Amino acid sequence: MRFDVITLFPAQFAALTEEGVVARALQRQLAQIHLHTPRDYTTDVHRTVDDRPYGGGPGMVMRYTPLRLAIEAAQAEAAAEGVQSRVAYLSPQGERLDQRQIERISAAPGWVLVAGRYEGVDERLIEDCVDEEWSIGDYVLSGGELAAMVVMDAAIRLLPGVLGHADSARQDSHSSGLLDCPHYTRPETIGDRSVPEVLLSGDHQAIERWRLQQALGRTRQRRPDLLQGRGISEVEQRLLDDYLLEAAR
Ligand SMILES: NC(=O)c1ccc(NCc2ccccc2N2CCOCC2)nc1
Repeated sequence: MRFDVITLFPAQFAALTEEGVVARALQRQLAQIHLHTPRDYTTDVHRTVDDRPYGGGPGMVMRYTPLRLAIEAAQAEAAAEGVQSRVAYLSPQGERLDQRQIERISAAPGWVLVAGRYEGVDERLIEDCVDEEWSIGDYVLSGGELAAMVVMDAAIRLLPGVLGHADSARQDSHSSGLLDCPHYTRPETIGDRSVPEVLLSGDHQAIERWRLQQALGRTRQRRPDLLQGRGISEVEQRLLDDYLLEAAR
């Protein structure tokens, strides 16, 4: 899969491209990230990418033409590799993303991500060039770059071969529609707390059962809304009832 990012701050993306799971995926060519700055698509001597807002008010707005030219150049590069990339704009006004949306994004061949700065972009750019508008959450960032990196990290890690362990459908948080279970590692005892016995038992069926029970219980207690959307089987309901009885003790 291929990401092309339109950004005024390409150096920020070192956070993804220099180290970690995504950097290794890029090195292994399991994904690609290409960066394009609108500044390269200006024609004036000052390389102007922003201007004052019509109607007055604080701040600046990103100009239409450099963004459009950068988007079209990115799409042409992707098309030259046979990838038809749709355009997404990261903004507080966008559709809220969740793991389902990330799975859909990850399944596409490529995306052009537009990272806004200043007060945002000229609305006509959104009308003419943007296919989807996404938000990573109901809060305001100083630029779209971090939001773009969040989306790329979440999507790239789902690609086959990226995450080490074999079971790519690993029950990590939100992929099973549940919150994650607790995790433990050495030392076995820290102060007066030891690791739950079942995890030391070697009984893999009991361990798997315990982990599901913990995931169900924690989801019920912290994010009951997730259980609404997911539904729950009879076996799971029994596990959950036991968990809640224990928690109430
Ligand atoms: N929730 C998100 O996904 C998210 C995404 C981007 C973002 N900021 C970049 C931005 C992009 C578009 C429009 C305005 C802005 N902003 C520019 C700076 O001023 C505030 C408005 N913030 C939060």
